[in-house]
Amino acid sequence: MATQDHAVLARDVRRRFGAVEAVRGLDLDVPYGEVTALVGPNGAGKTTLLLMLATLLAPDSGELRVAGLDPVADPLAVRRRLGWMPDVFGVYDQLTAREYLDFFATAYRLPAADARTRLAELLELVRLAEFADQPVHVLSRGQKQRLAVARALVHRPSVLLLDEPASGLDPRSRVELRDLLRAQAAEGTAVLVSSHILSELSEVAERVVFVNGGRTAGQHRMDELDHRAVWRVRALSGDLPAALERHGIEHAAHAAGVDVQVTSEQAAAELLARLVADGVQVSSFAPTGNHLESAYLAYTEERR
Ligand SMILES: Nc1ncnc2c1ncn2[C@@H]1O[C@H](COP(=O)(O)OP(=O)(O)OP(=O)(O)O)[C@@H](O)[C@H]1O
Repeated sequence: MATQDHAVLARDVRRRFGAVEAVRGLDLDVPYGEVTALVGPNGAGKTTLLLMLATLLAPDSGELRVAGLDPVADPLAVRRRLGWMPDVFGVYDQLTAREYLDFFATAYRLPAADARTRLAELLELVRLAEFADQPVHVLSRGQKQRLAVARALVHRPSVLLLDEPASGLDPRSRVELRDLLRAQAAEGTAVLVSSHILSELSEVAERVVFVNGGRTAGQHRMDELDHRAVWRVRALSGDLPAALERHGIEHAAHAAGVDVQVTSEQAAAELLARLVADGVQVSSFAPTGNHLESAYLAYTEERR
């Protein structure tokens, strides 16, 4: 059942384009006050899903709710509660940054006095105050992306959808975007963000939804993914495999070290203490890559 508790809810949603079944039975739950990452390979159906949530594309079947409302039956009410940042950012190049935001404030029917303060607040928030009266075409890609975020926030939406917002951003701009999204979530907004930049997502998102072949492959809290972590151990002395063997720890040795599966950071810390107590000269002990990346690869394995 759809409830107000779910900022976004999808149940068995389907959408085809001619012969292509872009979305074929997708489920999704997005709570308020958190950042949820939508992750999947190219063509998985992420943009199609986001377009349906943003009221821009109708599903063939299934149930969708945004802020408790049906985007098909009640698109205008959904749009009032929804901030949308598409992957392709069309700007009206001749407008200044302030005029651009003002255009959207008017479209969302913000009263003039409120719009003035809101625009100043947003330009400050996305660090574009000094560019407020510059035409949009002089802005860099990162600045345009930030303007797009400001545009999505003009009407103080309770649900924010962003399609690949970090693409083309330099590392500093990505960190700023991450902080901005976290701040929105901290204020109670539901943030759903699709991205391929997994290392960024694992720092910004509390939850992850894996999509593959138009279906939901898994929905997890990020801290649950830690349980799947593989840690790599390197030791100066040669008794590491024997020590792991003694403690009944499954392991795989290769040139870069010995990989062990641990269930939590706590378990990793305990294993390290035992190895050191056993006299193993551990020179490095760390999770391999990114746990989101490992989970992503596992969920999308069937495609390879
Ligand atoms: N308007 C359309 N007409 C025909 N096919 C489409 C259309 N939109 C999407 N598709 C197809 O639907 C599938 C899902 O596409 P979608 O853009 O939703 O994937 P995605 O997960 O967002 O991919 P990416 O990460 O590459 O952006 C793809 O096979 C795509 O070619």
